[in-house]
Amino acid sequence: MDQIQTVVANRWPAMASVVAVLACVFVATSLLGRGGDSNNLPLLGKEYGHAEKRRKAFITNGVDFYKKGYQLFKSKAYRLTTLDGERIVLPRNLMEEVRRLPDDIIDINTAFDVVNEHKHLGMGDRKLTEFLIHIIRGDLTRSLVRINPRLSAETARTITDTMPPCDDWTSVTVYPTVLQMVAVISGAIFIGPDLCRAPEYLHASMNYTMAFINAVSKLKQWSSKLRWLGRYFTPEVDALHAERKKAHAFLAPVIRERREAMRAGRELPDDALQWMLNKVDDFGLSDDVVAETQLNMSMAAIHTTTLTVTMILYDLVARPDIISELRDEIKRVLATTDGVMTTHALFEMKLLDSVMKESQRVNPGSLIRFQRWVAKPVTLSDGTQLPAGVMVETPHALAVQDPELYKNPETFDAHRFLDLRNGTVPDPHGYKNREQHQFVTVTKDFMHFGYGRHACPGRFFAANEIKLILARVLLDYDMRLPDGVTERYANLSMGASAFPDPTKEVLFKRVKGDA
Ligand code: HEM
Repeated sequence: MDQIQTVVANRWPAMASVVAVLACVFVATSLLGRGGDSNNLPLLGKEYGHAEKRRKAFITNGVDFYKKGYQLFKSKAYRLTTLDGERIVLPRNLMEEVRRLPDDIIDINTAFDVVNEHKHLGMGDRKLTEFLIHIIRGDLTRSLVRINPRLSAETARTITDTMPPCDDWTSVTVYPTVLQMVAVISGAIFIGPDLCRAPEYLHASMNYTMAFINAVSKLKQWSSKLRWLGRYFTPEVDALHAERKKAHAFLAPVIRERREAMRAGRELPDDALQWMLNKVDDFGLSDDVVAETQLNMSMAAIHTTTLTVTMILYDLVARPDIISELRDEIKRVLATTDGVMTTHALFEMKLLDSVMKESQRVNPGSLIRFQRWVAKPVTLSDGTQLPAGVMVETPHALAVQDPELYKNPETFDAHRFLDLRNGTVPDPHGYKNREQHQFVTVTKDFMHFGYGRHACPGRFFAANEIKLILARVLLDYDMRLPDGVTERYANLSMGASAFPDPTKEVLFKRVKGDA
């Protein structure tokens, strides 16, 4: 445990990246001792002895456990003693059936509550989550065609403002630069084009997630039975509440002003804050919840998108041939839309879409996906019994690197998903609709955005924003690795997660008069 804490302390900036994803995917980390009776399933790591010994073995060899489990039980569920107690690892062939189970059996919200220590942090309003998901699905995603020209202009402006002039080759630390860009561009739609640049907004948007995860991870160092007390001795919890208070103090007058504008019948902005205010009464929620919903939306969106863009840029800069091919595609597509990055234009950038998906395939982030709490016992069609009170999960990263599903999985193949989409190569998945190989599509063979009814609702917005950023950067900048660096920057790994090194630099030079 000490070792882990040291690694966490030393790698804090990198950890911050990971925890952002963890926050989004609701990774359960404190379920020790809460498992039900799942003894009918094979137990991996039996040879290590009793549960505590297996748990310790998992701390040092977690990834190997999953790899062995994948080899031994490719089409059968098995048990694994993780850092946080027993889990049931589900095979790909059961996922279609499990994803159809109702929420009162396979439950994401309870997992979320436990994972994020809501009880001890005084957070976790389910109605708020429901409200947020409604706004994302019902307003944000549906508005993409309408808001895209605005988003595209914001992207161009923000990239120019955030990057140094780059008249000559200039070194840029990628992660923090992309983080700033993503916070501003997303903010333009979340809260409007003026406030998205306000230092208070940007601070909350970029730092609240870290404060949140920092508090949760510190709290989890206490035994689960003592966390109610540990909360009072954990300064990170107070720091989180202070950040939250600051963010609310910034948002409260903004919300009041919007309310006044609504009462006065003035023209209202077309952004997520306004969509929330238009509907919050229907959900029986208060304006204070709107501020909290804004914070939660940033928490789900900003670091996850930043990690994805950073991974893709690291993949691209090490492969200059793909950069020039992508540029050609972007220019060819934009020639048909008078240079405007419409939704249709983004859809037509199919090589870019393929590169984005291939980057997710080779950099799956977390090894596991679809973490759910079994709320009621259920028996699956193959006889697998899932008892109430256990966590289930599936080893997504191993599936996307399985040669039976993805040929030559160790190779970064920029055309992989384009070829699958176009039907120019055989499809080992046998999809009737080859459009399922798009970046935004979730399938049992590709769960980067999760799976089932709780798969990431923000992925359409994220895909749109990632394409806008990459297309603009590729058109406006040449990029290369610093002298002496010949290979892609290695990802950092922590347990079953891998993330881009947030300290790495790439050289950029502005393309002159050719965009
Ligand atoms: C590349 C960026 C992103 C990645 C990789 C990502 C990934 C994920 C994953 C893995 C899940 C869990 C799904 C499951 O377990 O089935 C999730 C859920 C969620 N994501 Fe994202 N996400 C991203 C961007 C966004 C954005 C931009 C938003 C908001 C605008 C968002 C909002 C949410 C919400 C609200 C949930 C919870 C859904 C539910 O409980 O039903 N995400 N995301």
